[in-house]
Amino acid sequence: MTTKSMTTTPLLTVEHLTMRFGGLVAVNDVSFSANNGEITAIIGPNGAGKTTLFNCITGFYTPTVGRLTLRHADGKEFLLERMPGYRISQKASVARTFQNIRLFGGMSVLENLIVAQHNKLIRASGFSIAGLLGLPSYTRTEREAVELAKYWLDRVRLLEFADWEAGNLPYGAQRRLEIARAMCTEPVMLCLDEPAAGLNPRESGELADLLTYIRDEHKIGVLLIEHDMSVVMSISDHVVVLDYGRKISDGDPAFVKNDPAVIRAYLGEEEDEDLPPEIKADLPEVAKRAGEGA
Ligand SMILES: Nc1ncnc2c1ncn2[C@@H]1O[C@H](COP(=O)(O)OP(=O)(O)OP(=O)(O)O)[C@@H](O)[C@H]1O
Repeated sequence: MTTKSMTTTPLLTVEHLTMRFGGLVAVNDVSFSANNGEITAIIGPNGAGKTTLFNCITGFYTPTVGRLTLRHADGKEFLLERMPGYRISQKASVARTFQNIRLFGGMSVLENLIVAQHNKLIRASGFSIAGLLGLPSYTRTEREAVELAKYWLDRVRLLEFADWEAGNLPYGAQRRLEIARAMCTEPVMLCLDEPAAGLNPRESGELADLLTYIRDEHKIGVLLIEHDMSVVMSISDHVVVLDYGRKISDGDPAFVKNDPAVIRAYLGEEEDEDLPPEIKADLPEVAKRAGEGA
């Protein structure tokens, strides 16, 4: 665990989380914490339980066992394992993106970002048609919603595409739009499931810049599942490693890269030739030695 992590109150505390699907234990007694103003990466080989963990945090699954506590800066606490998904996004202010992009493809780029702000707009309307038609609070909130959408479109370099159908954007742009849409909900924690998947190296670099901007300028917690080790190791403050559902390592990038348990998990017993090049490139000398000795 990093020194920084130990000195701040965690935004998210995961305690003894277990998720079973029948006889399969996808997440097995996992505990860790994630801080505000930090990027926490969850890494691990395919099938390690990363997405299942995300699905528990964001209310898609109710964990079999365990406690998930989210603490807002004002001290308000939310026990996420007891909340349905829509309340986790609405009340606990947790936003997420998905491995497979889930935009409203037939809506414009701008509309995608306005729809994301539906909750505050409907509140400002006083939940009435009359409100939608004329309440000053609604008009003001609507104007602010457009301003926020424009701010994030600018951040992700999509302002000039505001009127495009979202489904017609190139793949990398759709990934950026998903992050912009999540940020328009003004989350305290942003959960990103493989945001670099399918991006070229230039786009991955830009994604890394965007995530560090979100962390540094907006001071929220970012939880990141990612296979692209160049992204993970360059921007994460804290890395949690899963393998076969269990946590096998937890610390800052330098610690995790050198942890023999991580090296073994990625190399396997006899599979050093199959190690993904991006991991091979990033693991230190000790990893290569371990591979040679396997
Ligand atoms: N809804 C489900 N029902 C049954 N088994 C599931 C379900 N979801 C996930 N699993 C299983 O749980 C294990 C962990 O899967 P999960 O998708 O969480 O891994 P992952 O680390 O995200 O993998 P990847 O990196 O390939 O996305 C796998 O064995 C998977 O087949």
